[in-house]
Amino acid sequence: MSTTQAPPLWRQLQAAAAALQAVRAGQSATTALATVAPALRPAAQALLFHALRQLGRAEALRSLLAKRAPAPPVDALLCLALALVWDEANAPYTPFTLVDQAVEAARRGGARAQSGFVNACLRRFLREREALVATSARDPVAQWNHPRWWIARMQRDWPQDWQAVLRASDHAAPLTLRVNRRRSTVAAMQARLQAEGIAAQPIGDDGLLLPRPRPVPELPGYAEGAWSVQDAAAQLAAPLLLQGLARPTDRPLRLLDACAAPGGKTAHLLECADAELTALDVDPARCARIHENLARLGLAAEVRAADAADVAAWWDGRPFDAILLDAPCSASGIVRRHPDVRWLRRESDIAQLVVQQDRLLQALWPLVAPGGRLLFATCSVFPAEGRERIETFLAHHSEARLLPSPGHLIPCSAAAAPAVPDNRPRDNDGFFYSLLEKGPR
Ligand SMILES: C[S@@+](CC[C@H](N)C(=O)[O-])C[C@H]1O[C@@H](n2cnc3c(N)ncnc32)[C@H](O)[C@@H]1O
Repeated sequence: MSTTQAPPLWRQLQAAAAALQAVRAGQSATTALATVAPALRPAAQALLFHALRQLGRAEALRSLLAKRAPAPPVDALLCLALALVWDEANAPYTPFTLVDQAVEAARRGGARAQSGFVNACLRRFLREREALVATSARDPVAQWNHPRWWIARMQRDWPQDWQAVLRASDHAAPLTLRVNRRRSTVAAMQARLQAEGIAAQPIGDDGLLLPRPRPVPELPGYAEGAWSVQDAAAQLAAPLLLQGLARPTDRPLRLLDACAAPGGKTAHLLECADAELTALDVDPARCARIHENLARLGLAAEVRAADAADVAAWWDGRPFDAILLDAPCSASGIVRRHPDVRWLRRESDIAQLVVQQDRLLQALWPLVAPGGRLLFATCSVFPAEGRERIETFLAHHSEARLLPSPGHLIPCSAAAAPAVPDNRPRDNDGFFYSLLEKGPR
């Protein structure tokens, strides 16, 4: 995690603890890390992500060591240190180094007056590690590192798989690239990586999985648009929507990506098909990211900032041959990459998101041409944001037909066949896909 030029560990710990405090106060990790000095940011992110994946355990240990929570900056530093040190087999530093540097971080920062307290707690933890870890394990939040409501929901929704899914969430995701078909091929890109000593395995139609993640700027071809970073499950969207879709002979194919930012799936659609594509997103700042990504990849779309469900505000009245609705959701399927999500979400958010998902489905379905398709997608592992939405929709739309679809892609599930080709360990994010076809007029 550290190199000879890296800032001292105590400074990295200070930055990560400040970011952890911000996440605990409701900020996203991305926003919290944006305030960290660029030189410190990669190291602070690595420490923060490790801590967020072990936060349930760390908080349980802290409450065993100190019944009353100390002030938020001290508590964040203490929890960060406990998250990093508690599991010796997977700790990024030796216990001595970690405790020494955490105390130094307290001494040199805002928690100066509390450095003795931090020292006492951490040294007691090292002395009584076994007993404290065993006691903390009685708390499911400590054992599974997810909020109680989330664990209960997973147990109810996935009685066979919940443990495997929660366990997988505590590991960093592999780095998966999507090769830009218009600029390269999977084989050529694999060879290019190989030439630089970087192992990569083909996955799905366009993917390359790097078992040992690398910083993206270190990989060849990014700036020239040879590839994008995209999980294997997310790479299923474009082929699902396009394969077998009837192509008009007298005009270009008309596609809508209704919730498009930052443009990962928009770009994949355009890499796979010559089409006139409208990319919408309600967030103008995120629309800028679509523009950047398309420019880098050498692709073009009409990008508009609009509420996709407010059809009157943006639609020109011409039906679409195919619509991708990658709806806003809990993001419960991508917690490996965004370990803050599980701690930021509230159970009540799900009900609100479901309302949004239904509203978007209802508004966009009339825009599908007869014989055309709509692919409904969410990066969620909760059936409320997947299967249940489509069941409700189909119950009210007799002209809609469900085409063969992956449904819920549950990471590390014990189901018989992997949904992503060449992905036996199911090392993919959690996703949901349902492909609907509209009957002819
Ligand atoms: C799951 S993300 C989309 C990811 C994107 N499809 C990709 O592959 O890069 C969902 C997006 O929906 C947008 N969104 C939420 N509500 C929307 C609405 N009513 N209309 C259009 N976009 C919306 C959010 O701003 C967010 O960027």
